Amino acid sequence: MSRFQIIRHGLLVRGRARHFSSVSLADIDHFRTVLPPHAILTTLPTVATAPVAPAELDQYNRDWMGKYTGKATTVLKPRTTHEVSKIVKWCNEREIAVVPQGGNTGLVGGSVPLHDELILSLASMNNVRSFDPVSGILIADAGCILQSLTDYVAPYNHIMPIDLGAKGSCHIGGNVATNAGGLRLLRYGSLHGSVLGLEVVLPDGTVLDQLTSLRKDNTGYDLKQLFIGAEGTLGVITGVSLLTPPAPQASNNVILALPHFDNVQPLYRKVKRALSEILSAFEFIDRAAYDLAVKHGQGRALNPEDVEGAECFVLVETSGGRREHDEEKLTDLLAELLGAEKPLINTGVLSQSPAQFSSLWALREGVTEAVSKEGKAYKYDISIPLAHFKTVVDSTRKHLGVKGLLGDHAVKHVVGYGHVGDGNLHLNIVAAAYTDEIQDALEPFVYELVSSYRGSISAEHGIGAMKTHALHYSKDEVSIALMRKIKAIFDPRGIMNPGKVLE
Ligand SMILES: O=C(O)CC[C@@H](O)C(=O)O
Ligand SMILES: [Zn+2]
Repeated sequence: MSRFQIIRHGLLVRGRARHFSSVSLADIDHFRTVLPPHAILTTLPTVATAPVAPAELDQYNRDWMGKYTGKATTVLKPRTTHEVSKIVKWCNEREIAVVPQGGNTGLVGGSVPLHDELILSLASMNNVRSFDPVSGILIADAGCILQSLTDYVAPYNHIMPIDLGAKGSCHIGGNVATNAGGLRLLRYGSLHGSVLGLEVVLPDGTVLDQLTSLRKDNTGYDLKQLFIGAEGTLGVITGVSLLTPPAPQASNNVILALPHFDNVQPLYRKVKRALSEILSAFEFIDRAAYDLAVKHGQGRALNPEDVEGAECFVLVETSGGRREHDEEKLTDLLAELLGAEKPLINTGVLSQSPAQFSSLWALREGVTEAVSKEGKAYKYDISIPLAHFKTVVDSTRKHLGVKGLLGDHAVKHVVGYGHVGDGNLHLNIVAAAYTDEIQDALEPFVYELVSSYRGSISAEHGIGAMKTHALHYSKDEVSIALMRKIKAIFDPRGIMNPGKVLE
């Protein structure tokens, strides 16, 4: 087996360590016995189905950021677990590599092929299988869009335990496969806790049916946990059972402008103490990220005089059971913050209506969108102690300056935002283009910095294709060796999403 490296889109990407079979006309003939013609998109010239133009596969081959592009000739869209099983079994026998794909909204190149792997889109598996309004347990196909599940449970007064900027397109199966974190983690915890059961098609086509809806099940190894965050490298998640929490009766939010980053920590302590059980989010946006969000029309900008001199912003959300009680707590907190002898904040803007509530959230949720409108983003999603958030952003900016890479034609902005409550910083370097020069300046610089704080190189976005070579910054040799053994047990032929998570 040879290991080689390839250059794609100006970025060095480690290539697969073995050769897989390409999808052939005979394979397409076989898939036609499993799927109806419209569920097979192929650029191969088949007799029975007119080939699609290569451009029609772009949305499947290219990731959301336009950073990773594969060369898949074929996309299959099964509607049932049985169909997934038949397809995967065939691919395993033929040694065709398979990339399971949900909404393709990932940020680490995990959901697109690196070469000509077959893309297995779960988009047509989008039915809710059951919902129990008493327990709040939802069982859904993996291809259900997060927003549609949110809408589905809303009339029952439930919410999804996860919320992301990409909710309008991401799939619940992809959320689980990548162990997506998002904006509600502070309150509802990670998917390792909310997911009660999974249905997974293993690489040999076997269906692992663990789609239970038990809160408690202490019967040995909890196998489903292995697939949560495996990024499709161990099998294809086809069904998800998860616990949805009751909808809060009242939600409020406030955006606070802070004169100094150093105030974030004491503010967080104060907010936690004052709001206690109703605090549901504490999100951070630095000044550069805020300015980009405003520039690209994300949410409602605060009054310019109110944000003068603000170094960063914090968005606080409360979710509780009684509106008057929650509002009283929040307004008391604001009065205390603004009335303090040495105020931690310059100003606070409290939402007064559902529209304002959404608009304040848009300032935070819209940063990713704003960054993508501004240029090409190098994204680092790191866990480090909150005290070092600013140092990491500042050191990266300084380092790029020393390398002579700051300026409109190279790196335009270095911004930081994220989930303070979870110790998760999103460091985005926004450039005019993806270039090897910028890439080389950033790596291993950022990973070494993170490692110096004993942080994680991926807090919530996963490893994908982007960070396989950097896994050792966050996992020791023993852990990586065990991960390889687990991969070999589930997927001895290595067909499942090769080149992702593990090199
Ligand atoms: O785009 C990013 O880097 C972060 C995306 C997402 O995790 C967020 O928290 O907004
Ligand atoms: Zn995030």
